[in-house]
Amino acid sequence: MIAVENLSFHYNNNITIFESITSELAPGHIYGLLGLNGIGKTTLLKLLSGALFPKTGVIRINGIIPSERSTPFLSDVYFVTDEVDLPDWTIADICSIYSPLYPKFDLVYFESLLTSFQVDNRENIKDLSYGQRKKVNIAFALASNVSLLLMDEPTNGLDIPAKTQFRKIIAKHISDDKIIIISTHQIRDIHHLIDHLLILKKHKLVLDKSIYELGKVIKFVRNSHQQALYTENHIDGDHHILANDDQEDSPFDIELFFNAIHENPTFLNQIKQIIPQSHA
Ligand SMILES: Nc1ncnc2c1ncn2[C@@H]1O[C@H](COP(=O)(O)OP(=O)(O)OP(=O)(O)O)[C@@H](O)[C@H]1O
Repeated sequence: MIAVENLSFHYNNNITIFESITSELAPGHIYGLLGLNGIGKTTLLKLLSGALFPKTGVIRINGIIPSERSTPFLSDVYFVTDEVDLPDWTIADICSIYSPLYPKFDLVYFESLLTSFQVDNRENIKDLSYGQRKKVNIAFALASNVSLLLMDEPTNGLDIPAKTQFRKIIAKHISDDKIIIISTHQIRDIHHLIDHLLILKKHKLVLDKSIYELGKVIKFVRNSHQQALYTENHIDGDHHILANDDQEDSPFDIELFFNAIHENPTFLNQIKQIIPQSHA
């Protein structure tokens, strides 16, 4: 369980990044962390990983404060950053040196993930492309079997088959004892994986809701004449978000939903009214 209470943060230049963010994240879920460029997604992942310290407020992960950087915490969290900064060793050497830091590391799983990504563990990191290094880092992160997996733009640089593999692997990887948080702009790469949305806007967590809860109150339809909460014109017709008065199932369009929050200033308030108990 992650508990974030009244988290505020700024870098040394004193420009506010977060203002009093509060949330609870439960195991067994894949969280999609979304927001415009520069809003603070990487910063939030760094705060959760213990690499940055809150200015005010507190973060607790399974009762432990990340910024104290205790061994039990650091051995149970892995942050896949967008830049892959691995030493120029063979993959096998990296694995033998770093895997002891993670008590639940599974070597057989690591090797099977490398095989799925078509990377040979005899390769030296310096001979790999950005995308191949990213695959090594993702495979290592998953094989570490940590309770908290933080991923910043994980599909950046992956080729098309690797993106498909990534989706399959993450869907199998999530379990009741793990939390996965994925920050991305490439929402179409992972939208079927995400079951809970965290959306940052103007220093706040403006939306913190499961896709299931949202799907109960809104639906996504094409070319409707009903009153829409939000509409976009596309080459294949109008894409609408409507109130889901008849409890109809529709595939949740995260991209349209995200655009609605940014383009329509009243959209979030309307959602709040439909979900009265919402933190949205
Ligand atoms: N070390 C730093 N010192 C000062 N400001 C920083 C530092 N790192 C990031 N920032 C600023 O903090 C803000 C949030 O940055 P962050 O990288 O967390 O955003 P992001 O949402 O991940 O962006 P993007 O989607 O572009 O990757 C930005 O305005 C950025 O310029």
